[in-house]
Amino acid sequence: MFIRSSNVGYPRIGEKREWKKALESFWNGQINEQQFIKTMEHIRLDSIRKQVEKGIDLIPIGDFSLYDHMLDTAFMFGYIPERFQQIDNALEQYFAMARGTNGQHALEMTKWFNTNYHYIVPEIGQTKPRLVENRPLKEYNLVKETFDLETKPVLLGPITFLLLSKQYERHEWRKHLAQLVPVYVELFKQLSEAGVSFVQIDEPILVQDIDDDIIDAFRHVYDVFHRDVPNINLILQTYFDSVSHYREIVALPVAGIGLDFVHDDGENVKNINIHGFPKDKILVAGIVDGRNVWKSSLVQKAKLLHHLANVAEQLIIQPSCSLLHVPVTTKHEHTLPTELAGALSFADEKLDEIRMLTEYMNGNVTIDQLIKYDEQTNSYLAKFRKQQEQTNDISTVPLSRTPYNERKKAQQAHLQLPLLPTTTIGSFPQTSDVRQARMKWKKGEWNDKQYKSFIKNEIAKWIKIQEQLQLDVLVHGEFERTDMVEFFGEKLQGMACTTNGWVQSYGSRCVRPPIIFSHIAYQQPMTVEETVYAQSLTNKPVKGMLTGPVTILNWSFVRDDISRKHVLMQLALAIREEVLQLEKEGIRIIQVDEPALREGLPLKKEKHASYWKDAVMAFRLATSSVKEETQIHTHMCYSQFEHMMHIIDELDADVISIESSRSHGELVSSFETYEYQKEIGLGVYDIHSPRIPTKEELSEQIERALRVLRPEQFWVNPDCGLKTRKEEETIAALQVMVEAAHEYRERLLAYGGMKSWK
Ligand SMILES: Nc1nc2c(c(=O)[nH]1)N[C@@H](CNc1ccc(C(=O)N[C@@H](CCC(=O)N[C@@H](CCC(=O)N[C@@H](CCC(=O)O)C(=O)O)C(=O)O)C(=O)O)cc1)CN2
Ligand code: MET
Ligand SMILES: [Zn+2]
Repeated sequence: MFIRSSNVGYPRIGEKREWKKALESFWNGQINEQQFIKTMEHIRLDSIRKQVEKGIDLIPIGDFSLYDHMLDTAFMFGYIPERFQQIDNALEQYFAMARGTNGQHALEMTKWFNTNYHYIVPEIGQTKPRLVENRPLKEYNLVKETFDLETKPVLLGPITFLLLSKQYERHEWRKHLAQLVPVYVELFKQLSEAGVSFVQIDEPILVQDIDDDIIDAFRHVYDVFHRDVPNINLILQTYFDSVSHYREIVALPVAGIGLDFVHDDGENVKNINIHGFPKDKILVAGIVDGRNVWKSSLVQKAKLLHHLANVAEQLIIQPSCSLLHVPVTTKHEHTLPTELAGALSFADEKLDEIRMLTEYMNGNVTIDQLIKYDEQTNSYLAKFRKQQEQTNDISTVPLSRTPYNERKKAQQAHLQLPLLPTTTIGSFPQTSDVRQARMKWKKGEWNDKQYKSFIKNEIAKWIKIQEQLQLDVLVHGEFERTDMVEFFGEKLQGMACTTNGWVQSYGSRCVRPPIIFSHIAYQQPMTVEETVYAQSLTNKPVKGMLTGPVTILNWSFVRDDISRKHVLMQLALAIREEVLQLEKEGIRIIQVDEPALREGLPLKKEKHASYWKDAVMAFRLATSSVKEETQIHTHMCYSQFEHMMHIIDELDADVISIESSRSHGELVSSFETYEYQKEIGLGVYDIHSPRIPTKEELSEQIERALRVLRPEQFWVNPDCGLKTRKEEETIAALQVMVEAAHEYRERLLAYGGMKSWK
């Protein structure tokens, strides 16, 4: 059997984030549309060229995007919400949907499965879909002309697309699907006529717990595709876990089935062993981890491949998912310890692994070569394994606090906050001044003292601004942090940070997830100096600002040979140390952010309970050792929180702020059925859009929340941190927010006073 190599998707951002720079220059008006399109084409073709050079047989196209692939799909099929329809220029319209404009709010953004990638949630409405533009075809032709190369168009499948979209009645989803299927058929026909042979159609929804109706829809849709475009070889692609209905899925009339053999807990292989794999289909095997950065053990992978080659008649080897979730290349990492760098494999190096495994299976590479490849990684990982496996004794660390009602009184006596207190989520604008200052310091042009004094000036400036705005609980602004996770990664022992390991998070925004390589240990105070300095400038309370253990874990690359729970508890203990340091230095409100709490939830329900148990325990471990008068806050964003009120409750934070404005009333309505007792701020405006909200809108948001929450438990705050906004936008928006809160506060007081509620 001849075995081929393939890729599922390649990072969009370019080796040095050229993509991000082009987008932002275009948005800022520094380059025009033509220059922008040219630059983007260049980045795309460069990625294709690289994959050609790496010897990948099936190179994906259409995986590239100017913002996000869900948005692309919606756009391509004409799902343009009414409020954007009068925009003539297509590109302008596209970005308006993604980012909003002064008059139009953006589409919602949420997490892509259990990753830190965010997609734009299409609004289906009453739109009848049509093929506005065959993007994959255009791309296919361009690449064919440029490189004389056959490629594999990648599309999001109609079922996943619809199920992840919103603004339609769920019971009518089959009607919308029926409208969409012929549009896909038309698209496939055009591809087929142009000479396309393989098409990858992503249906990751198949790894979730789906019901019979969805399975039935799969049967129907793929029958139609098979009937109407028999010449196209469809690869039905799944990733992030095992498929839930293995037998039904491998029976679908497609050419190949793409399975994830890395994040499936062994279930996909188990199913193959029990039920076999159809002789007439290609097994498209996701072998190399597309979501983590460690070199593969090629010997182990080879064993698995031999097994799969025995079961299937045809085999393709590829990463477990799109390489969108890992950095581009290790080539530009010069500051990591050599040994660690030698154990890492980013997108480009993963493709080399794919190639090597394929060559091995085809008899062109020997097992000795694989053994040699593995030696270095193994010796490195083994060295730290012992250290990381050390356990900390947590039996004496408190996991609960004084009962809520008691500590609430102590906190109120101490803090004396007004009704509907106003606050922000932590970060203030990371302006180019701030980033340049940090760059100068990192390059050694500035010494520590210069950099520190710059940061202190920023803090002082923003304490003043917050006082002028009359916010009630202030923050220091997080100017010293590149990123809320990376910052702690730099300070904690056992974690390493890259210089160029960027991964797209949403739109043009990227993160460099730190790498947890060894035992996590607290070394010294990380946030005390800045927080205490900020507090020294004001009589209002300043919130200490930390990132929680679950979020640090989920937003880092973690070793895959040590239990995640083990690492989580090490992180929790380290954050606990910092909480106690802040408290000792007189900080009375401490926020421990957990925006990634929901994101890390496994895709399969059977794994939920144990995830929640560990996550709650870690948060409580980190936050339960404080005195009763110390107020613990937490913050969450970018996820669907509707069904997790009980978990939020169990965290036992005194105050939680949750993002809610983009999803409008959906979160609020969960309080109709769940009686939440503690304090809560439902974000009153979207911080992703440059647009300044009006007072009326904000009052409406407050009013809506107060229909289900008691006034004395409600806080007024934005959706999330303000680091991506401009200074003037931030101040203008906060001013409106505070005014709206004050007006509401007065109305409530005039109405009967707080007494009746207390
Ligand atoms: N890890 C993580 N995940 C998260 C979030 C988060 O905050 N962190 N928030 C949610 C949404 N995601 C976000 C992800 C990234 C950014 C973001 O602002 N990223 C920045 C990069 C931040 C950063 O680390 N910057 C560095 C590097 C700066 C840099 O690019 N320097 C320039 C020079 C400076 C300049 O002129 O800008 C250069 O090297 O060329 C710094 O501050 O020091 C970006 O893409 O622009 C925001 C939200 C969910 N997931
Ligand atoms: C993604 S959650 C962000 C929380 C953090 N404290 C900030 O304000 O940026
Ligand atoms: Zn947030």
